[in-house]
Amino acid sequence: MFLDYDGTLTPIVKDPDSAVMSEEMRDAVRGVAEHFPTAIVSGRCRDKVFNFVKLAELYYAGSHGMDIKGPTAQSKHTKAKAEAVLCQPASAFLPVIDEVYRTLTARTAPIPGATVENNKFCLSVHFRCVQEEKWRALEEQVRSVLKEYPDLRLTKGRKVLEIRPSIEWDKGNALQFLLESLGFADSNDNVFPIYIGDDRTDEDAFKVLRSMGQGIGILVSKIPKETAASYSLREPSEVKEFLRKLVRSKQRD
Ligand SMILES: O=P(O)(O)OC[C@H]1O[C@H](O[C@H]2O[C@H](CO)[C@@H](O)[C@H](O)[C@H]2O)[C@H](O)[C@@H](O)[C@@H]1O
Repeated sequence: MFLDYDGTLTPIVKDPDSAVMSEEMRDAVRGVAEHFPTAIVSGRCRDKVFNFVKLAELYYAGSHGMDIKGPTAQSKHTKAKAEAVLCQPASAFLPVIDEVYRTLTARTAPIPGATVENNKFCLSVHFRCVQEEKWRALEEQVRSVLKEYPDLRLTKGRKVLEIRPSIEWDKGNALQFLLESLGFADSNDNVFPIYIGDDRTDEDAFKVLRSMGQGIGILVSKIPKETAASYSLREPSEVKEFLRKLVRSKQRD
């Protein structure tokens, strides 16, 4: 089971630091992880998303999948305690990401409501609290900074500009990496990966599942959208219900 965090396990809120996961959702994720290997795949840095989820038996892929770590507590899905970092394909970018974080923080400071979040291997420039008339000016500021950094690219999420290394690595690669690390890449008959996410960056993972012809992507959205996912749920509360139902069906097996 692969789960995105913001907009999937928690409702979208104005302040990124307040996107706390409910105890009921934590129970639902814990329940799923008892039956299936489970990973959180987030744009946030890994430590931050772990501090929200607080379940040591899960895999965590932070920074849009560029920082992957195995469970710190033994679960029945891991043979040994796997505390080591498994994959950090963008580690060479750490100094440049820090430098751009400082520059963007200074350059966006005059725009009320704009904030820059350091997600270790990538950055998020938030404009949810910026007046709509200023969105363009903010994006121009960000693009003018990035002109000096051709090795970084800009993508867009939910009222957020995401800056990340121009390497060929996204949530889809993270999904493939985890399936391979868990020894599930070649077991077509018994493995059914499910990826649940709400944002454009999750589309990379939905596409991977489609190209594998295995498993399903589930888009979390209240409105119909063009997507590579096969199914949809409207909001995090429906995700929670889906996870609970999955556990109940497994218990009946
Ligand atoms: O991959 P995700 O786990 O979905 O992370 C994507 C971004 O999510 C967060 O921003 C979004 O949620 C915030 C809290 O609800 C909201 O204020 C913001 O407008 C959304 O874009 C997170 O803060 C970003 O760093 C993540 O990249």
